Amino acid sequence: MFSTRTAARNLLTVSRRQLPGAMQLSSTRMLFGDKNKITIKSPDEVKSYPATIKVYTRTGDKGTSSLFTGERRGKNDAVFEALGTTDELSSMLGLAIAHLEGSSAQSLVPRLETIQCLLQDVGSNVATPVNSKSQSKVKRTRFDPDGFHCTNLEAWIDEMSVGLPVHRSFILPSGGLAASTLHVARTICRRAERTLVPLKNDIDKESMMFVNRLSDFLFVAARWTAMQQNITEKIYVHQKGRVTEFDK
Ligand SMILES: Nc1ncnc2c1ncn2[C@@H]1O[C@H](COP(=O)(O)OP(=O)(O)OP(=O)(O)O)[C@@H](O)[C@H]1O
Repeated sequence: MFSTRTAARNLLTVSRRQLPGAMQLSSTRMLFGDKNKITIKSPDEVKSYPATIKVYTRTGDKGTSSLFTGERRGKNDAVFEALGTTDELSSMLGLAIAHLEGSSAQSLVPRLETIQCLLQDVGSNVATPVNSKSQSKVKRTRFDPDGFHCTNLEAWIDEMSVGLPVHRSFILPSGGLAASTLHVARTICRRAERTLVPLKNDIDKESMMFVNRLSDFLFVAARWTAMQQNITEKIYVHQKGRVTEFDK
C-alpha cells in the first residue's frame, strides 16, 4: 500500500492533458500511484502508465492527431477546430477567474469552474463522433442527455439578471477587468458554437444547446460582475458628427 501523500506527489508529475486520450475524459474516476506507475481507474477499465508520462509523444508532429476513438485526422479538421476553441474558451474562463478571485464578485468562481469541467465534457463529446464503431465510447462521452446543464444555466441566467441596470442602447464590452474578460470569453463561446455547426450530425444536440446558452450566461455574468464590483458599464453612443474629447 502507498500513502495518499505518495500518490499525490506522483500525480503531480501527470496532468490529465498528458494522459492518453481515453484518460482525459471526465469519466475518469480516480488516479492512484506508486513510485513507478500511475493507475487510472475509470468505470470500465483499470490501466497503468509510467509515473512520468511526458507532455509530448511526437505523434502529432506531422499535422495529424487522434480522436478518442483512435481515428487520426488532420489538425485542420473541424473536430480539432472545435476542440481548440472550447479549450481557448476554458482558458479565458481561467483568466476571468483569476480576475474575480478576492473581489466582490468572487462568488461567481465556482460556477465558472463548473463550466470549465463541462467544456471538457463537450470536448469529449466532440472527440467521439456518435456514429463511431466503438459505441461504448460514444455512450461514455454522451453529453447531458437530460438537458440538466442547459436548464441549470438558464436558472443561473434568470437569477443573475435580477437587478441588472436596464439600458435602451447596446452595452459595450466593458465593466472592469473581470467583466471585460468575461465578454472576451463570451465572444470565444460564440465562435465555439460556430465551430460545432459543421459537426452537428456527429455530436449530441445538447452540446450545441449548452454552448449556445453559455454565451447568454457569459453576457449576464459579465454584467453581474460589473454590478457587484460597482463599475459602470459603457453604452453605445452613435458617433455621427460627434467630436471626442481627444479631438477637441
Ligand atoms: N492543434 C490542435 N488543436 C486542437 N486540438 C488538438 C490540437 N492538437 C491536438 N489536439 C487534441 O488535443 C489532444 C492532446 O493534444 P496533444 O498536443 O497531446 O496531441 P498531438 O499533437 O497529437 O501529440 P504530441 O503533441 O504529443 O505530438 C489530442 O489528442 C487531440 O485530440
